[in-house]
Amino acid sequence: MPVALCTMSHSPLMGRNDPAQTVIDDVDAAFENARTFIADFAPDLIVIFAPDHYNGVYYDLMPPFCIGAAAQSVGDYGTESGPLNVDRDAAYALAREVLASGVDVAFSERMHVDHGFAQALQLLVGSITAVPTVPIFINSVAEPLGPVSRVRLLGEAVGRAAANLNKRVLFVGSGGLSHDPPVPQFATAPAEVKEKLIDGRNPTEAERNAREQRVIDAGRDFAAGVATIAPLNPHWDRNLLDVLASGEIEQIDSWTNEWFVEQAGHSSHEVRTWIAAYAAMSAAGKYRVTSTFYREIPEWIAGFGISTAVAVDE
Ligand SMILES: O=C(O)CCc1cccc(O)c1O
Ligand SMILES: [Fe+2]
Repeated sequence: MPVALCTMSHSPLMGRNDPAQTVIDDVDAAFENARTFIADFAPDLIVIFAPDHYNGVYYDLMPPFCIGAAAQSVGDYGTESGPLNVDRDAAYALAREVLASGVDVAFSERMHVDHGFAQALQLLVGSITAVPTVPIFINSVAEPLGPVSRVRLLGEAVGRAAANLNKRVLFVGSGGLSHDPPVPQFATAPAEVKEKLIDGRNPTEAERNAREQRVIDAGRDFAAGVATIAPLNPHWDRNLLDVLASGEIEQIDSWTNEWFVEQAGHSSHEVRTWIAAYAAMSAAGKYRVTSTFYREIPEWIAGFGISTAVAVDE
C-alpha cells in the first residue's frame, strides 16, 4: 500500500498576530496545495508525529515518545477540543511492532494533546476527527532529551510497522522549524511555574489566557525587533529541508541537541517530528519531495515550512 508525507510548521499565533496579507496569502496557498495533495492521496490513516507544549504532557511522567490508542485535544489557543478519531487497532499494531524492534515507546489509552496535533489536523484535513489517526507524541521541549538519532529510529520503526497495516498511510510531522517562543524551562522556572510544568493539566481560564497572551505579546515584540528570544535561522531551516529531501537523513544523527538550540532556538527540537515522519517514509524505500514552502514569519515566531513527499516506485 502506498505511503505519503506532509510536514508543516504550526503556530498558534496564526490569526492572532498576523504578518502582511501577502504573506498570509502565500501560506494559505501552500496549505491549499497540501490539502489537495492529501485529498488526492486519500489516506485511510494518518500517523501524526507532534510535540506538546505543557498542555497535555507534563513532568509528572515525561516520555520521550508516546503512541496514543485514544486521545483528547485540550483545545488550547482556540483549537478544536475533544476526542481525536484514533484507530485503536492500528495504534496497538504500531506499538507492538515498534516495541518488538527495540524502540521503547510509551503507550496511552488517554493521551492529552494540544495545538501541535490539533492545528495540523485542522489545517490539513479540516478537523481532528476527519480521518482515522494514530497520534504519536515526541517530546521536543522538556529537558533532558535523548539524541536525535533515536527519533530517526522511532520513525523508521513506525514506517516498517505501518507497511504491515494494509492501509494508505499519510505520515504527518507538525512542528519547527527554527523558533524560540517563550516556553518555560523547568531548570530556570520559579517554583510556582515548576509546579505547573509538573502537574498543570486543566488550567483555569485565567491561567490559560495569561499563558497565551504571553506568547502573543512575544510574537508582537519579536516582529517589532524588540524581543529577547533567539532569532529565526532561515539558512539552517533551508539546509534541514535539503537534508530531509535528499533522503540521507542519517547525517542528522551527528547534530547535537546543543547545536539545534544554538542555531535555531529551543523549540527547533520540534523538527524531531519532521525527522520522524521522513524516517517513516524512508522505511518504504526511496521518496521524492513534491512541494516545499518556506518563509520566515517572525509575527508567528516561526521559520515556517510545509513539505509534501511521495514514495518513488523502484
Ligand atoms: O504556547 C506555547 O507554549 C508555544 C506556542 C508556539 C508559538 C510559536 C510556534 C510554535 O511552534 C508554538 O508551539
Ligand atoms: Fe510548537
